[in-house]
Amino acid sequence: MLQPLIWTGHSLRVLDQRRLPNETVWSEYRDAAGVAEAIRSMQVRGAPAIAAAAAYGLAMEAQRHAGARGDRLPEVLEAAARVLLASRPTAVNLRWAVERMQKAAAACPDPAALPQVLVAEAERIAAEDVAVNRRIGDLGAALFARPVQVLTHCNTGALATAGYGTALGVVRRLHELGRLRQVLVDETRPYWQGARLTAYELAAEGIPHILITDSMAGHFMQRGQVDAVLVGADRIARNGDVANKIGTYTLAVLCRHHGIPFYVAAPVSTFDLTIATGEDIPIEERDPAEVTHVYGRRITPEGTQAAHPAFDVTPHELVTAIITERGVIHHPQPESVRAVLAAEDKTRAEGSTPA
Ligand SMILES: CSC[C@@H](O)[C@@H](O)C(=O)COP(=O)(O)O
Repeated sequence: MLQPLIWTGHSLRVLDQRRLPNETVWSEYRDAAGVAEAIRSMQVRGAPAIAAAAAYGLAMEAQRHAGARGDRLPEVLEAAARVLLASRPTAVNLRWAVERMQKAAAACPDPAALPQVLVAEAERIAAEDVAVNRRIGDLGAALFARPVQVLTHCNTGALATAGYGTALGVVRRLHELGRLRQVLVDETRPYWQGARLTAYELAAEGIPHILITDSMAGHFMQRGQVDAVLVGADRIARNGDVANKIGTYTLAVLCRHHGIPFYVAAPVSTFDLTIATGEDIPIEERDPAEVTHVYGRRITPEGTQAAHPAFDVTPHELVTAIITERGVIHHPQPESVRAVLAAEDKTRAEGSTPA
């Protein structure tokens, strides 16, 4: 299975996803500022992968300042957390991981033990993510009784997580169970996560797939060639509104028109219980040059202005179900979201071990 991150014990190796699929290039980082830059520049992307990277970023800060006076460390970690949190605004998993690391730091009574404690916590965050994704894969695959053709958007696979994937984890599991006919892969303009990354992962796993442009989705739905849409999420509000890669909302509307189930696969760490609805989710605005240029080459007339919101919000009314590691939230709304999030975490209870 592909891996976006490798922890060496004192540095973080990041697979540069901007170069895939044509080149396999690893960058190595030894501090939080470097990791923040890797996140900002999208060498590493995908909500859970960003979270794991940020956790290692904080662990490295503790290692780097291991000799510093004990009372200086909280200040150093606070500054590093701020830099990491500013790297990308929409994926709430980033904040979740930073807060979890801060909690681990605060609970550590001995400053000398802090580097070790934070490295262990970062490793736990990464390992748990793989276990969580496997559980989401099992629960998601159980929703399908017969072989299906599904459509997916962006990249939600091993590359977007610490391993295995969320929506693509469900796809992977369906394939293992012999319940997958084919995946229609949206190319996912303008950053091409589908064309470059999802197609790459599926090819590596021998999972049957066909690439389509984002604008073809409605056509294939109309022809009865899409049994379900499976996507991931970057932030989910208390009422079940889902922020995900730009183009997701369009798919949900198309699904409603065609009576096709629209599933979101996401870990509990993607829920932001501090916000009531999707209206409050910050939407990242990226450089318009990512729209006007492809591989650094302009495809528009000079001076053409472009918009680039990187995410959109799908209202919960359009979501058939959200698949989490704690259970499936059918027809999400505030009560059902609360109930599933309050459920026991079986990934931990069953002692699942990461692969
Ligand atoms: C398991 S990944 C879920 C989401 O993070 C994914 O669907 C997505 O929108 C990624 O966006 P990206 O801009 O590539 O980081």
